[in-house]
Parts: sequence; structure tokens; C-alpha cells
Amino acid sequence: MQKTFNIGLCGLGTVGTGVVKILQKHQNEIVHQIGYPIEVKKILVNNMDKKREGNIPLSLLTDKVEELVEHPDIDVIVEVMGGIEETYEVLEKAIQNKKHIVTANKDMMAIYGSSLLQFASENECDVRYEASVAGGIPIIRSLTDGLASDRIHKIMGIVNGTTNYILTKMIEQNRSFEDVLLEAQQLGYAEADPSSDIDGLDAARKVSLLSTLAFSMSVQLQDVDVRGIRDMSYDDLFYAEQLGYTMKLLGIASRDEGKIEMSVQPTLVPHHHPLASIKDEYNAVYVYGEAVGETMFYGPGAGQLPTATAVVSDLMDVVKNIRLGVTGKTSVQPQFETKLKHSSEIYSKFFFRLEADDETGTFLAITSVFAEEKVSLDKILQMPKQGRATAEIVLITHEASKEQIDNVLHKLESLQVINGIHSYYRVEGEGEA
Ligand SMILES: NC(=O)C1=CN([C@@H]2O[C@H](COP(=O)(O)OP(=O)(O)OC[C@H]3O[C@@H](n4cnc5c(N)ncnc54)[C@H](OP(=O)(O)O)[C@@H]3O)[C@@H](O)[C@H]2O)C=CC1
Ligand SMILES: N[C@@H](CC=O)C(=O)O
Repeated sequence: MQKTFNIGLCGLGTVGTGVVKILQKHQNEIVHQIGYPIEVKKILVNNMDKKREGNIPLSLLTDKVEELVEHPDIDVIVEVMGGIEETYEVLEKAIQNKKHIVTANKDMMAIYGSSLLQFASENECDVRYEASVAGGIPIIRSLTDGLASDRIHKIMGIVNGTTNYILTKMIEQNRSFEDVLLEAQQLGYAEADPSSDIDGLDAARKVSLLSTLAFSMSVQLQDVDVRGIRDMSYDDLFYAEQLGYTMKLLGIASRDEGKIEMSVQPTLVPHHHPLASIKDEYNAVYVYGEAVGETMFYGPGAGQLPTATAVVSDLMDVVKNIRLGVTGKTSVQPQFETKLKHSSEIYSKFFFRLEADDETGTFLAITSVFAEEKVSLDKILQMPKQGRATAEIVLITHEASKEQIDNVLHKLESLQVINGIHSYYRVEGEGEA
């Protein structure tokens, strides 16, 4: 009799429904590739009474997790329900019962990933989490397989679909932040709590997962310097455009001489840079490897079917390993000690938007602060504010260290002629592409 591989699906929301749809529609291709069909045996949900989209046999639904993790016929648990501590415990129980794991959960992986991988390896189980970073883009597989022979020096990318959707629609359609966020939620891109998207935490989790793989270090989420887009105004986007840049929420991770820096922050990239043209919920990850040089991975970073494609491909990978009898063999020990760069070792250009007194001497007072910290200026715009005795000053520095910029900010804050520092952002990508 032909063997069927059975899964227990934890979650039937945006991604879970996509997983069921792909298993139903692409079953022929799946059987052709791995030799056996994959069936959904049980589905865990929160609310048994909720109306479900698509062709879902309701008899599969349960709200009792034991019916999945202890089910003797289930081979793989597919976790697409979200959550951190409780979800980690569910997956631990599943592994104790020799179930393999496929998850899209970056929140849990960024904190418990290394423990989960270690525990799975001890139990000869596989854990796959491709969908947890950049939705439908196979970026984890690219780092662990395609670029495995190289030394990665830099990763820079748009890894959150919701914020990229917001930034695109704000500037192209002149719409408000709140209005576009609501639309991104309705389209299924945002997290259950969208503050993790807009405050940069979702992207930081992804950056920490990518850095762990790219640099073979045990990276802590709290080592990622995070700023989101909550406080960004239309004026920031407008002035960035005027100066030849597009504003993006970028995740950046780089390694020099064994030390790394990781950050997520709103960043200006020049119009000609490939990342500037990534719109809506699309993601793109630029990877610089010592041997390969520059590479770029592009695709939908959120949404039902793109994310579910990554989940089902992981599932197929696990089934192939089960058939070959090679599960739980992924290397889980980092090769290098984690060493973080000091702020004096992190370099980039910076954008500042200030409001200052519109009088003689203002310009000199401001530029003197930059000069004192040995930060030279690349571009400056000064525009009087109509009907007010103040001017808007927008400037872009040449490369300077984060330490120098922190010192400049500190001095500007106490300068009499300054009425407010509206914003300051990193500028990246002028040397690349
Ligand atoms: N949406 C996207 O584009 C992407 C999402 N992800 C990740 O995939 C995961 C799922 O996201 P998404 O599908 O959008 O989330 P949804 O909120 O749409 O769906 C979550 C599902 O899980 C169920 N669920 C949640 N908590 C529990 C619980 N404690 N017990 C039982 N069932 C539970 C819900 O049940 P019920 O239906 O009854 O409420 C629902 O079916 C998250 O980790 C997310 O970060 C990753 C990449 C992209
Ligand atoms: N909320 C996330 C979903 C995918 O990870 C995003 O917007 O990128």
C-alpha cells in the first residue's frame, strides 16, 4: 500500500489556509517530486465556531493540541499559529513524540530557535523555518545551501512586507499611515499585533535569524539595534525624494574582522539602488559574499500563498529526509563567538531634518557642530517656513561613525538656534549596485 505522509496543522488563518490550498491544488506535483502524497490529518484552531474560507473538511478541526502532537500517524507538525512561549512548549512536546517541525514563526524562532534546533537534533527530528523570513523568498535555503561555501560579509534588505506596503502607498498615493496600515491588515500582511511590524521588531527577528545563519554566530535578538516607522512623517519621505533617495525600512547585518553589527531602521537608499524599486508587500535581500560578490533575492514577503509556498516546500524537504533516513542532521552549533562592533566601528552616511531660527548665524552654528565632530556634509537644503521665523534644514553627511553622529545629535539638541530635530536616518547603498 502506498504510504501517505500526514501532517498536523497548527493554525488555519492566513498562512494555514494557504497551506491547505496548496496541498489540495498541487498534490500531483508534490507526489511527482517526493514520491508520496501529503495529507492534513488534524487542524488546531482557537475558535471552533469561526467560519472558514475554502474547501476545509470541518471534521479535521480541533482545539486540543494533544490530538496533533500525540497522534501516532502524524509525521510532521506544521506550526502557523504564532505565539512564543506556549508555542515553543507545543513544539517541544511534538519533538518528544518524534514529530518533525515546519514553522513560519519568527517570533518564536528568534528567541528559542537554537534550543529548538538542538532539541530536535538530539531527537533526530528536522526543523524547517523558511517562511519565517521574507515570506515567499527562499532566503534561508540560499544561505544554508546556495551560498554555503562562501563567507558572507553583508546582508541588507527589506524584510517586512507591511511597512514596505505602508511606505510605498504613503509616498505614491499621499495616503495617511493609519489608512494604509488598515489596508495591510485586511490583506493579511500584518502580524496579529501590527506594532511588531511598524516598530521594527518583526524585521529585527528576521535579521537575527539571517545573521545567525550568515555569520555562524549565536546572535541575540537584543543585539539588533531597532527603530521602526511609527514616527515617520510624510515630510521625511518627501525630502528624501527631493534629495534623490527613497525611504525604506532596512534590516542591515554586516561583518568585518570577526565583529558584527545588526540593525533595523528607516534608511534612505539612492533612487538608482535596486532596493529603492521594491514596492508594496514585496521584500528583497541583498547579500554580499566574499567570493560570489553581490547577489539579490526578490519576491513577495507576506501574504497567504507566497508564505504557504515556503511552508509546503519545507514540508517536502522534510519528507525527502524522512525517506532517506537522514533527519536531524542539520549542524546546529555556531562556528564563531559573537563579537559586536562598537559604535565607533559602524559607519554610514546620515540624513538630518531640523527646524531652526531663520536668521544670520544659524547656518554657521549648525555646520560648526558637524565640523567639531569631524563629520563633513555632502548635501544641504535650507527652506524658510512660510509665515514663521524658522527654516527647515535638511542635510546629508558623508560617511561617519555612529559614535560621531550620536555626539553631533547631543550637541545639536542643546544649540540655541535649533527649535527641533525632526528626524535623522541612516543613508545606505551609494557604494553598491
Ligand atoms: N501572514 C503572513 O503573511 C505571514 C505570517 N507569518 C507567520 O505565520 C504565522 C501565522 O500567521 P497568520 O496566518 O497571518 O496568522 P492568523 O492570525 O491569520 O492565523 C492564526 C491561526 O492560528 C490559530 N491560533 C492562534 N493561536 C492559537 C492557539 N493558542 N491555539 C490554537 N490555535 C491558535 C488561529 O485560530 P482561529 O482561526 O480559530 O482564530 C488561526 O487559525 C505567524 O507566526 C506569522 O508571524 C510568516 C510569514 C508571513
Ligand atoms: N507581518 C509580516 C509577515 C511576514 O513575515 C510582514 O509584513 O512582513
